[in-house]
Amino acid sequence: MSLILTEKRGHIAILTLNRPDAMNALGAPGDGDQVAAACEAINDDQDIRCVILTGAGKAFSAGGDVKAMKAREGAFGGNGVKVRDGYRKNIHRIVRAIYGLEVPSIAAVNGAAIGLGCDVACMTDIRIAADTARFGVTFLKLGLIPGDGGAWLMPRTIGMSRAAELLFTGDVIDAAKAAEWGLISKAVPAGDLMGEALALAERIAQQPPHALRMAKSLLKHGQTASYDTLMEMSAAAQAIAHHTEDHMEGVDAILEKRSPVFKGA
Ligand SMILES: C/C=C/C(=O)SCCNC(=O)CCNC(=O)[C@H](O)C(C)(C)COP(=O)(O)OP(=O)(O)OC[C@H]1O[C@@H](n2cnc3c(N)ncnc32)[C@H](O)[C@@H]1OP(=O)(O)O
Repeated sequence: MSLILTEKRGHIAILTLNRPDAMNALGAPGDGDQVAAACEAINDDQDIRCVILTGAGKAFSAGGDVKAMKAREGAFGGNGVKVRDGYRKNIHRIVRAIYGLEVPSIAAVNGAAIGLGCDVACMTDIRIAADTARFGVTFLKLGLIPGDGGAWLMPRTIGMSRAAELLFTGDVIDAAKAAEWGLISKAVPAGDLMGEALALAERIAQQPPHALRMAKSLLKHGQTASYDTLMEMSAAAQAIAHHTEDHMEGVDAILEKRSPVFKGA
C-alpha cells in the first residue's frame, strides 16, 4: 500500500500519510522515495498553489516505526555508517522533501504527531490541528536523538526554552498548549479540521502564483541567509515579480476597487 496519497482540488494538493493501522509511522523502505516523488510532482506542477498535509485515521504520524526498530535489532552488525547512510536516504528524504515544497504548505494535524511525526508537521509553513491532537518530541525516550531536522527547526518555531523543554522531558502536549506555545496557529474542533485547512488553502491559492512561490522562498532563506544576502535575493525576486501580468492585475484591481483575478502569468 502506498504511504502517501495525493489528491488535487483546484489549485490545492492534499497529501495524506496513509498507514493508519500503524498510526502513520514512517521509515519503511521506500518511504523517502515516495514522499520525495509526491513533493517533486507538486513543485513541478505550476498549477498547484498550496499543499495540505494530513494523516489518515486517528493519528497524524506516530513518527519512526518502533516495530521496525525492534525487528532490525542487530541487523547492521554494529555498522553505524550503514545506519547513517540509510537514515539519510530514507527518513531525511521525507523531511527534506516536505521542507523543500516550493508552494505554501499547511499541516492539518488530525491526531498524534510524535517524534519524527512532530518534525514532519514542523516542516510545513502553517500548522493547524484538531483539538484532540497531541505533540511530542520523544526521541530520548527511545534512546535516540532528534535526527530529523527538528533540532534545527523546533527552536526557530517555538523558541529555545520551550524546544529544549519538549526535547529534554519527552512530554506530550495537547493542542491547546501547542497553540499557546506557537507550535500550531490554532486548534479547531476535530470535525472542522479539513474544512478549516481547505478554507485557508483556498485563500492562499488566490494569491499570484509566481510571487507566492518567490515569497515562500524568501521567507525560508531568510532563516539562514544574512540580511544583505536576503536583500539582494529580494531585489532579484521583486524584479521578476514586476514583470508578471499578475503584478499589473493587482495594481489595476486596487485602482478599480475590485478583487484581483491572478492567472499565474
Ligand atoms: C527516527 C524516528 C524516531 C522517532 O520518531 S521516535 C518516536 C517514535 N514514536 C513513538 O514513540 C510513538 C509511539 N506511539 C504512541 O505513543 C501511540 O501509539 C500514539 C500516541 C501515537 C497513539 O496512541 P493510541 O491511540 O492509544 O494507539 P496505540 O494503541 O498505541 O497504537 C495503535 C497501533 O499502532 C501501532 N503504533 C503506534 N505507534 C507506532 C509507531 N511509532 N511505530 C509502529 N507502530 C506504531 C501500535 O503498536 C498499535 O499497533 P497494534 O494494534 O499492533 O498494537
